Amino acid sequence: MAEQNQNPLTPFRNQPAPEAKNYPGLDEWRELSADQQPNWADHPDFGTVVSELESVPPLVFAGEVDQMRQRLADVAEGKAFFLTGGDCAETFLDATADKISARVRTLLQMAVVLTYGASMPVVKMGRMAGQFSKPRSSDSETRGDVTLPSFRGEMVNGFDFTEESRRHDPNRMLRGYHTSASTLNLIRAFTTGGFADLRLVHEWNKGFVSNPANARYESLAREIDRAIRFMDACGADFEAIKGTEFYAGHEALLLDYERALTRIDSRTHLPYGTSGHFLWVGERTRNLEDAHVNFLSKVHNPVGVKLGPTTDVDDVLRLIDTLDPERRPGRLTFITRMGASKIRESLPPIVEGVRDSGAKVVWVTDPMHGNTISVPSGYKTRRFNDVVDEVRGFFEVHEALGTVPGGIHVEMTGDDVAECLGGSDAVDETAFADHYETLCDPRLNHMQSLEVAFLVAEYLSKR
Ligand SMILES: O=C[C@H](O)[C@H](O)COP(=O)(O)O
Ligand SMILES: C=C(OP(=O)(O)O)C(=O)O
Repeated sequence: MAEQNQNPLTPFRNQPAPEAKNYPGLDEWRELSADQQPNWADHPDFGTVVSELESVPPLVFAGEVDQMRQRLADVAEGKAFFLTGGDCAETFLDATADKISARVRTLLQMAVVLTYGASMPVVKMGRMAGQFSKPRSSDSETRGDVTLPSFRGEMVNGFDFTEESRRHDPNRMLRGYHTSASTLNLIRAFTTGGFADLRLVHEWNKGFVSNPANARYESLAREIDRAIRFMDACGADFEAIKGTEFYAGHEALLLDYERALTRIDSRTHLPYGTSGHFLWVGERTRNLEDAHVNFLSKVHNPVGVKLGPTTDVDDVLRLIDTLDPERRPGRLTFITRMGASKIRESLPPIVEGVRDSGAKVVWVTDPMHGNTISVPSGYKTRRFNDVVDEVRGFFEVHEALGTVPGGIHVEMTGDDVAECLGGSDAVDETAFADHYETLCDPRLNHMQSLEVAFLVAEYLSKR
């Protein structure tokens, strides 16, 4: 007699999973309008690239994705906090051990500050291993009398201002996949192979240029050290602090890439996006009737939607019905990016509407994207004080409404760049000439990232 499978999580264990290629509904988006997509469908290599991506191993596994959704369910209940950080636009050349390690160490430091301040677990996610495509305000860029297609992230075209570099090339998706694979490999090694052991809390601070924020971190690390030595003397088991869970997420902008990396889970026979654990749709592509929302409605990952200052509360309620019709805990995150000057007016009606509908979502603040300015020298930047003010506004609004401020999402790097103005080391415009490295939007540097973490920790500790 055939073995009966009694485990409700693996009802199809003895049956082959259907192919993602013909899975019902997964290709509906192709009939819908899709903004911000590359023009590469006629490229001679397009078909072979897509076939190759359809057959490569998944970058993440459905079981990990489910685990992350459970962690986010705790965030929605106020039992954990969600920290996301990473580059605005990752680059192939910067996927080096040193750069990845600096970013992961900075995120681990921020997480320690938050965990200590809030006395609650922190769900950690890198905007990493897939953040290679960018929506742009304009399709083209003009320099002098030359106009070329805008840079759209290295998975689409190159940053150099030449016709050849700016051409959309589907082969870049393969490089994006392999760079994501090696980045994830290193992240997994760092976070489970001993490097993230909480007993190394001082080590993560080493190698960064000394600054007021890492001095403050050092004194917190000493307190943690003392607590660990005390627990050690009491005979505690340190298994749980030897490594940490760390997830990867990115904007699911390039539908050709996301669709090709969709796989059917052998346990449940349900589709999962396997390019990252968490996928989000951006402010420019979150139209309910369009392709991106349709695609995300079909995969079983935890998903996010960015919400800007012009967001309509009815649209938000319809997004909930479309993306989370079963109201699965941890499935849906709203990442609000209102701008410091608008958050106190624009956010309350949205949060109130969702609260009153009875839906439970994760609320995250992105204090970066509503606060971008250009300075006369031409650089795009953000004022650190605006970033901080948006974070404050986010906590104030949730406190007033009795809802849960669940997380923070920042563009940051572990490097000592000068891209955002201010902070206690007072970055000013004169530093941009030598230390401005981002290919798209400005990021918090190591010190500014830690300062934001200390600020959030103060709010969390008051809750
Ligand atoms: O990161 C977000 C967007 O891609 C970015 O803000 C767009 O910038 P742009 O207005 O210069 O196109
Ligand atoms: C484009 C982004 O954000 P938004 O959709 O909020 O503009 C981003 O986070 O890279």
